[in-house]
Amino acid sequence: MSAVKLDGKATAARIKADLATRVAALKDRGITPGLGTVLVGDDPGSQIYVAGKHRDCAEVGIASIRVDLPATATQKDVEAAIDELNSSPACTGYIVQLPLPKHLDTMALLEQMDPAKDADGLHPVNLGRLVHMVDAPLPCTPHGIVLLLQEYDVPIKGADVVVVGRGITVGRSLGLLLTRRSENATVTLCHTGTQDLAAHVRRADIVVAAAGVPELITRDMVKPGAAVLDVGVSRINGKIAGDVAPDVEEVAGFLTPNPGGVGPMTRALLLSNVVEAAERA
Ligand SMILES: Nc1nc2c(c(=O)[nH]1)N[C@@H](CN(C=O)c1ccc(C(=O)N[C@@H](CCC(=O)O)C(=O)O)cc1)CN2
Repeated sequence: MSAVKLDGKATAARIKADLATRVAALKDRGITPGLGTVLVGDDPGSQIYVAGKHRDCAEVGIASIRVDLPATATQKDVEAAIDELNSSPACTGYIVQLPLPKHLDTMALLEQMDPAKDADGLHPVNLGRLVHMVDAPLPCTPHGIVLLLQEYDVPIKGADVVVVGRGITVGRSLGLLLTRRSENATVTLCHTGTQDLAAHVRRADIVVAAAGVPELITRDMVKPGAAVLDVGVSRINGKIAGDVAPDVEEVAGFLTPNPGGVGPMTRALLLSNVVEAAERA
């Protein structure tokens, strides 16, 4: 058996084409959506992702505001950048690229953002709205995962989903998203304290691997026919190493390539949040 490829790159391209039309309509009304990014330090992965986000903006006609701060930036320096974006009329939505250097208080900085400009859906008010299952900008990777599954008609309602990793950008938020009434999946959130990971993964209809541990999910752990989404982005000698072993392809029903799977969807859904914020405003 060979898994159907969950092509994030192609799906993201379709989403971006639709967004370009919506951006053009906004511009006809005199509104130019603008995405701001705050990047602190020189983590190579974060540099690549932020550069990609601005390339995407140019592609669909969204204006870009880029704030790059050195790794030595203080809490006050980052707060000043956030204040500036909160009050800038050119910035309709923005993100603080994560992870931040360890000396910074991430939660305090996220809380300082204007929730109406939170393009990542990670402000506590917006995550709180997700908990309450009311309308809010959705975290980009989880939203991208749901849309990718829907694009390929992978059944979500009633599915047993195992998410490996409890980080806020993926695992924890994805659990909230998939257990809304509209998705109605049953979600098990596994993490470093999980006793028998293989036993959980083995009974899953959908596996989302977001632990950042190369080849954590092996062929023998996957139920034949399951959908497997690889969010892992470890870098070994500059090359991406996913959380899913390559031979999982032989047993899974659906599998994301990595790169080219969840990453491009994350970026497309970020643009979507920016456009939606501009349309709301
Ligand atoms: N503020 C945020 N920080 C982080 C988020 C996030 O959603 N908001 N998620 C991740 C990283 N991330 C977005 O910022 C991200 C990861 C991967 C990709 C991507 O397009 N990957 C490409 C490969 C690119 C490469 O060569 O490395 C792919 O998968 O095809 C985009 C965004 C953590 N931080």
